[in-house]
This record gives sequence, C-alpha cells and structure tokens, in this order.
Amino acid sequence: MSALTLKNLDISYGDTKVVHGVNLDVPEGESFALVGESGSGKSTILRAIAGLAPEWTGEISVLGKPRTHGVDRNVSRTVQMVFQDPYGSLHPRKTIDSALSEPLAIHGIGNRGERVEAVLKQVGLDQRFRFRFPHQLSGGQRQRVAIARALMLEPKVLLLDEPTSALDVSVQAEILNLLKRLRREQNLTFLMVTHNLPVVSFLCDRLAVMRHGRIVEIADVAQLKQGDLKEPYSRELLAATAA
Ligand SMILES: Nc1ncnc2c1ncn2[C@@H]1O[C@H](COP(=O)(O)OP(=O)(O)OP(=O)(O)O)[C@@H](O)[C@H]1O
Repeated sequence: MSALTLKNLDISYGDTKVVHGVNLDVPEGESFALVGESGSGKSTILRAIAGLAPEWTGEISVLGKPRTHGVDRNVSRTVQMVFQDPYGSLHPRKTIDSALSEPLAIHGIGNRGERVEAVLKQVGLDQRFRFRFPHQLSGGQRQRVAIARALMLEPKVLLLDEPTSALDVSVQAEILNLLKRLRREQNLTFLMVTHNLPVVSFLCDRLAVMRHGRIVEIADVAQLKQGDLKEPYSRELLAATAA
C-alpha cells in the first residue's frame, strides 16, 4: 500500500504559489528524499502533509485515505514530523517526561509512564534523562528526544526536515544510524528533506529533485550513487555537492 500519495499538489503562502503540481507516491516502508536548492518548496511539502501549511489544493493521501484540510486526527496519529532544530521543537520549561507524555494526553492514551520509558529505550536514551529539561541535554540528545516525541503515537510515517543538519558532524552519524535502525525495527516510512546527498545515499531508497516548486526528476539511490541522474539540473546539483 502507498504510505503517502500526492496528486497535483499546489501549495501557496497568501497569493504566492510555491509548490506547483507535485505528484508523488511513497510506498509503505520506503525512505524517500526531497532534495534541491534552497526555497524550492521541499519543507513546504512536509508542512502541508503535516497540516502546517493550510493553503493547498490537489490531493494528499496517507495510507490510502485523502487528508482533509486543517486538523485531521487520522493524520496526526499516523504521520509525525521531526524538525531540524531540536531546541526550537522542545519547550524549554517542560521536562522530557512532560514533552513525551503530551501527545499521549492529547489523544487520551493511558500507561504514559511505561510508554515514555519504552520510547526512551528505543532512541537510546538512559532513563535518567526523563526528568531533565532540554537545556540539560546535548544537541544530539535533544534530537533523540524530538525523535522519541514523534514516535509516541506509534506513527507509520515520519516527515524528517533536515533532521541532522543543525548537529555537530560527530553526532550526525549517530542520529542517522538511529533513524536507520528505527525504520527497520518499526517498518516506518520516511519522507525526508535534506541538502546532503551522502545522507540520501545512506538512508534513502529514492529521491525527488526539486526546483522552483516543481519535481524535475525522480531517481533511485543506485542512480545517485552511480552519478546516473538524467536531468541537467540534477547533474548540476550532484556536481556541486561533489565539489
Ligand atoms: N511561512 C511562509 N510565508 C511565506 N513564504 C514562505 C513561508 N515559508 C516558506 N516560504 C517561501 O516558500 C518557498 C519555499 O520554501 P521552503 O522552505 O519550502 O523551501 P525549501 O526547499 O525547504 O528550502 P530550504 O532548503 O532553504 O529549507 C520559498 O520561496 C520561501 O521563501
């Protein structure tokens, strides 16, 4: 089954259309990357799927069900987003326990303590972090918490917006390994925005190259690794990364 399907998706901010006629099908369990120059609309696509960019037309389907505009409880249970900046995505005055329990409280789910413990284990964080505050954690630990928070509702799809680019290089690999393991263990589907083509090679199966709000090419990661991209713009992007 398709985890995510986008059909003729247009997205606007006010009068400005920034995503034009995007079509995409991501099967369950796949890890798919959106790459392309800054401002090409990659994050906006993730935001629309998550319900954070309200002005869109076309179709967004999650596990075969078309998404409604605004809050869609089906989508918020099954699709979660992880942002680039783990400082910004965690409330500074809430403990890790409280940040992780919140999605459960919102959805009326019990056994919160047990679930928080289990998720901390899944993301490789010691239980002693549970009652700490975000500022008492390193950047990598905070990103583990942000990933843990995204996992609390046992989603099927993670939308990953540059999940390692704000981290020290030494920590990036740890988070990428964690994401790879979680995907395997939980059969997650990833839709990931990144500027980093080696990250695509490491974590993804396919990629779409975007420019000016449009997809210019969809390719397998094997093609990326062999430098076998078809469109001149994709080849430019590849050459710029290799330089
Ligand atoms: N909240 C907003 N209000 C108005 N315009 C916005 C808003 N967010 C993004 N844009 C514009 O929408 C376009 C697409 O932005 P988006 O962030 O999706 O691009 P991107 O490909 O993810 O870029 P980057 O790689 O820099 O994150 C850009 O022209 C941007 O300036």
